[in-house]
Amino acid sequence: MQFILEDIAEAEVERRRGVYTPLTDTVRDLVDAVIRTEVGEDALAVAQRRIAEIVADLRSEQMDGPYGVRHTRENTGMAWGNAVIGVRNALAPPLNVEHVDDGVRCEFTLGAAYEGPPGCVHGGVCAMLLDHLLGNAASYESACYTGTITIRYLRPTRLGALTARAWVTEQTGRKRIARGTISDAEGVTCEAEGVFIVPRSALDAPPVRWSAG
Ligand SMILES: CCCCCCCCCCCCCCCC(=O)SCCNC(=O)CCNC(=O)[C@H](O)C(C)(C)COP(=O)(O)OP(=O)(O)OC[C@H]1O[C@@H](n2cnc3c(N)ncnc32)[C@H](O)[C@@H]1OP(=O)(O)O
Repeated sequence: MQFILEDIAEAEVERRRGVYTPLTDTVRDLVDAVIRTEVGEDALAVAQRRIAEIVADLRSEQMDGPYGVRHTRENTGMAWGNAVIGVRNALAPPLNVEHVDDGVRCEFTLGAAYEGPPGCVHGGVCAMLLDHLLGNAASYESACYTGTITIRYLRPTRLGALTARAWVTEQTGRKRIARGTISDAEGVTCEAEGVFIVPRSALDAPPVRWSAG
């Protein structure tokens, strides 16, 4: 399990981000369109064939495994396959994590692809987003791994515009305790507390800025 040095300039990171972001956004839109389409079965069959052709084009040149977790020499994080923030991952909402005085926060919108209970966000999705955000708040020196996380669902989280935040409450050695919440317009819907640990192997690693995907 290793982080990968992508030896490119910051301008090249931004150029590539500009190339992949619209592609990923369109695939995200495709996922939503497939869930909600009401076109006839003939149109569905045509769509399936056209999408399969695009998949074959993209598969004509592929990397061997997953994208991996990369960083530049300037320590800009490129977790572009990440399930929560990945620039190249249409399954990621994505969260654009912002660093604030007491931790991290983000505003995001969850649509039909994240449904669990009718009209509401799947509990596992809330847990995934909170896990990432608490981990991000705890990763102010080196990337932390989740040891234990507990989620308390206070009331259903409706699909739509949401805000989440996370902050560290305690640090002892390599261990950090972080807390966080997801809120809608009426207030907090679920809250989390977790233990995040800097693995021994990461102690000498330089700090990486992970907020940008
Ligand atoms: C990282 C990916 C980057 C991705 C790029 C995007 C980056 C964006 C920012 C980052 C955001 C990340 C957010 C998502 C993070 C994941 O999703 S990580 C994936 C899920 N987690 C895992 O796979 C972790 C698997 N477990 C492990 O690798 C190891 O067990 C751990 C957690 C590193 C701990 O191993 P260790 O360093 O050998 O721990 P050890 O020395 O035994 O114990 C150290 C301390 O931690 C405590 N501890 C150990 N294990 C646990 C536990 N499970 N629960 C509670 N406490 C524990 C011990 O009791 C001890 O406490 P003290 O005695 O010092 O008080």
